[in-house]
Amino acid sequence: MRNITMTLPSALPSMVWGWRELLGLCKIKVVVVMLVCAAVGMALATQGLPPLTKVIIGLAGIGLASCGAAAFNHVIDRHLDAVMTRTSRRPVASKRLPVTIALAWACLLSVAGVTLLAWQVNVLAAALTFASLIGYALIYTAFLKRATPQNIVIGGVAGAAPPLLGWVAITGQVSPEPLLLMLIIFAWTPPHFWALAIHKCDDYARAGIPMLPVTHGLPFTRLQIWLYGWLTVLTTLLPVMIGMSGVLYLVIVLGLNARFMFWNWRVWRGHDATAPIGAFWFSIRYLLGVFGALLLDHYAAALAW
Ligand code: HEM
Ligand SMILES: CC(C)=CCC/C(C)=C/CC/C(C)=C/COP(=O)(O)OP(=O)(O)O
Repeated sequence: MRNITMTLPSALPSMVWGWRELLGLCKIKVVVVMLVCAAVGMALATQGLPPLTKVIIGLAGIGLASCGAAAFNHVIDRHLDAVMTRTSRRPVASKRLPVTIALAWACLLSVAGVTLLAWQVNVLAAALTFASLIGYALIYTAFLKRATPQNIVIGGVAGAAPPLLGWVAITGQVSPEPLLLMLIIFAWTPPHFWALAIHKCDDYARAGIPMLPVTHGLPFTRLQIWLYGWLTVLTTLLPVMIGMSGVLYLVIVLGLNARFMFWNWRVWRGHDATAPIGAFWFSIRYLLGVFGALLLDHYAAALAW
């Protein structure tokens, strides 16, 4: 007993430190935004409020699996991450955390997430979440990222899945509406990522990763951001066109789209070296804004009834 009271306080800092390293593998901020998109998918799947237990367990399952996918990415990319300034301080890349522990953590999170969904939500939601996990952790990270500048376009399918996963968690089936929400994130991914890739182009070149600005140059990448930006704007209008969202959503997204395209235009013009990183950070607020507007419009319409 005396031993425990003496050793526990001294062991506490290293236990907290260990948890911080494990949480550092989870890309928590990215996963939180993904969960917001999944929650909007859940809300839009029903007229009223979706069942709270399904929402909580569904988000827990999708969140755990996404964190697991992110942890696999840290393990598989550790050598590339070590070369890039943005990522060199990551737990596995900097060798603060052993690969075996990170791998065990990635497996634990992934199995827990997918099992929870299969057991408490439904098998289709679990299967689609598992497919997204494989899509990001294996297909994107291990193959596409090293193979082609279209890596993030193809890999973007996995990142875009959360609204579909949320919808399926509630309804148990795939429908056109969540596929359309997925399309918004799919079109948004290139402007989101290539803006950062321009800002960190030297990093990617040093690591030998064939990101678009490295393989095709900055002017071509800036043009692609501008074009995919317009594609994103078009996809955000689709919910109104099919009658899923109304005027409130339209007004909000028109404002968001104007600002989004202003940033993309600044990137496309190429006169301002700070435009790409500004556009990257705005892209995140933009996506949250679009999904927030979908939610607001959905419940405003329900209240009006
Ligand atoms: C294949 C698709 C995607 C690629 C290649 C990509 C790439 C990136 C990269 C490289 C970063 C910087 C991360 C860092 O410095 O730690 C980042 C940040 C971020 N991404 Fe993405 N992303 C993708 C999809 C998504 C999706 C689908 C979402 C949300 C729905 C998202 C939300 C975010 C957020 C919130 C951040 C900021 C994280 C922070 O503040 O640390 N991304 N993304
Ligand atoms: C189940 C499910 C929905 C899975 C998706 C999981 C997930 C966390 C996707 C994140 C997308 C992302 C941040 C990609 C960047 O990877 P990168 O390797 O290009 O970026 P990095 O250099 O910052 O690691």
